[in-house]
Amino acid sequence: MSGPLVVLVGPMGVGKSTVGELLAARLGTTYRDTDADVVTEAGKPIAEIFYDEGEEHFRALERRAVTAAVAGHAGVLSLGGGAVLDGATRELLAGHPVVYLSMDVEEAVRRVGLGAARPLLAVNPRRQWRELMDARRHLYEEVARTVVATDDRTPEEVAQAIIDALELPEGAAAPGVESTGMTQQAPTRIQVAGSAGSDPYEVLVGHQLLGELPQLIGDRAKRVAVLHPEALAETGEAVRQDLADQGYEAIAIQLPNAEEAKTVEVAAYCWKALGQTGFTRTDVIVGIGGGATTDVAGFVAASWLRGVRWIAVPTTVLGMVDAAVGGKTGINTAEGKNLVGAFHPPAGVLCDLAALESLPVNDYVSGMAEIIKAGFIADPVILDLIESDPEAARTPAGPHTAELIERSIRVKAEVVSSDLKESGLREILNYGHTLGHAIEKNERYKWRHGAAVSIGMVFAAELGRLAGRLDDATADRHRTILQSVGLPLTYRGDQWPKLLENMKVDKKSRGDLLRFIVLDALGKPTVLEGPDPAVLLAAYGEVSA
Ligand SMILES: NC(=O)c1ccc[n+]([C@@H]2O[C@H](COP(=O)([O-])OP(=O)(O)OC[C@H]3O[C@@H](n4cnc5c(N)ncnc54)[C@H](O)[C@@H]3O)[C@@H](O)[C@H]2O)c1
Ligand SMILES: O=C(O)C(=O)C[C@@H](O)[C@H](O)[C@H](O)COP(=O)(O)O
Repeated sequence: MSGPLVVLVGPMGVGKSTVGELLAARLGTTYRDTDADVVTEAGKPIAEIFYDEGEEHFRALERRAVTAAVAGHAGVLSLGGGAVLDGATRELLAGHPVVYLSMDVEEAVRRVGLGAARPLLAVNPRRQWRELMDARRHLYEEVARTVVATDDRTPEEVAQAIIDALELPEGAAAPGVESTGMTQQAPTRIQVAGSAGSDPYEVLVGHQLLGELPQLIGDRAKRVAVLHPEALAETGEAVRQDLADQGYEAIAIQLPNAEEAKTVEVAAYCWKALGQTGFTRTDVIVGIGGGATTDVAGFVAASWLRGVRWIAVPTTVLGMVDAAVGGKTGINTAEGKNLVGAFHPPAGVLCDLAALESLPVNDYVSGMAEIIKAGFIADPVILDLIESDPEAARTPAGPHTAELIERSIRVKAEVVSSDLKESGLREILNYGHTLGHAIEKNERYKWRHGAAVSIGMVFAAELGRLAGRLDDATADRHRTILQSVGLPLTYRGDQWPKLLENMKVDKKSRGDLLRFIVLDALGKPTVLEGPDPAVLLAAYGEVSA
């Protein structure tokens, strides 16, 4: 029977592309991947096909790609992890030399890491892996002529095992085809300059970034503490295990989810764990989670031994575009938001976009508030991109997700690069936060940060308008765009006295002087000092429910 020399099937992350390319080079032939064929035909990434047209449509495209490839490709072929779910696709493989590349769950968790393009594995990888394999193992076995285990084997060893199992003839390596290691797109690297005596660092945005951790941790560290929220317990443990496997004395410290982590009690719990582990100044903290987690991780790093290195691995939109970048770390007190903290920049920030796939939609949307903030204060293209399809902007599968995140990070990176300690320019990042933080305190930190900031931005826009600075169209645009992604615009009218009181401890206040960031125009933020109380009240009237 003519057709491919070898067809590789197996679960995501097993290394089909790496092994497939290597094998093709060893056999002197070419490599083809039906996932890539589907993406080319559809003109968009697989995640988007799933989102826009659904799995059934994707499987139909995949079936067509497999039909064409088994008929027209004579080299090494690999299929997507779920291809065998389709009965007709399985039938197409009959009679062909199909190899099932298998791996056990521990290997899968190690390789999959945070779940690069494997969103479901991000939160509870072991359980979800077992469930996935229970549903698929017998299908891989059904189509396969042979099974090759990949556990504890290098890609070269796996390729050799396939050659041996199928008794394949080795040929001259095809020109230009060589082993490339895991196929992956290079991440975007955004530089944050050192300022106020701090070191420069990079924010990486992309997929499969956890491999960068050891390099960032460096050779001098003996111990690493991985701080993660309860929601990412399995991920935290997988990362800890991975670092332990690489020779670090690695501990995981689980924090409560969300704002409950930002307390002095939680910080004290972390200090105790570090003390008991003998954490020294050359050891490193890794914060994996949303903004609440990285705020605490950074604060613990800033305060332990008066400062140890830390790395941020944000797993929420808000964490990526804002909290993990810029070195503001801290915790809340009963008196106000982020009242205790330090400026302590990370040694690096790894934004693995796959982590966003498991984020609940309300947390995703909360992060949109900070993206929209970046749009209003500095980069209006952000607003245009969201307005082009607000519904899509609410999900990680949206067409502009990576661009929105990267643009927002660039805004923040540029500001903090020149003013780490908020002695001037950095205050613009606080747009919408004066009232926003007051609302969060009023709600005893049970509200999502982005929801409070959304109302705070509408308030700031009204303040700008009433102060005669901002034009009507830009002020109105705040409501339209925030509402379009599902963020709130109003708060309880009877709470003004309490909110006013809360705002007095805002970090921008000077003595009795309240200070707000307002806009003179789109992309032109400025400080409004000591506005007339009647103007403040009138602006609040515009956001009162
Ligand atoms: N330091 C700064 O410059 C800065 C900037 C902006 C905001 N912040 C702070 O960030 C915090 C808000 O951050 P946030 O919006 O990321 O919220 P968060 O950290 O509270 O996370 C939201 C929820 O999602 C869970 N979670 C995180 N990643 C997940 C994932 N990938 N999948 C599933 N669940 C996941 C968390 O455990 C939590 O329950 C606030 O405390 C705010 O003050 C700090
Ligand atoms: O990085 C900054 O500076 C900001 O103001 C970003 C804000 O989005 C963020 O919420 C920050 O934590 C607020 O800082 P605070 O000093 O007002 O607590």
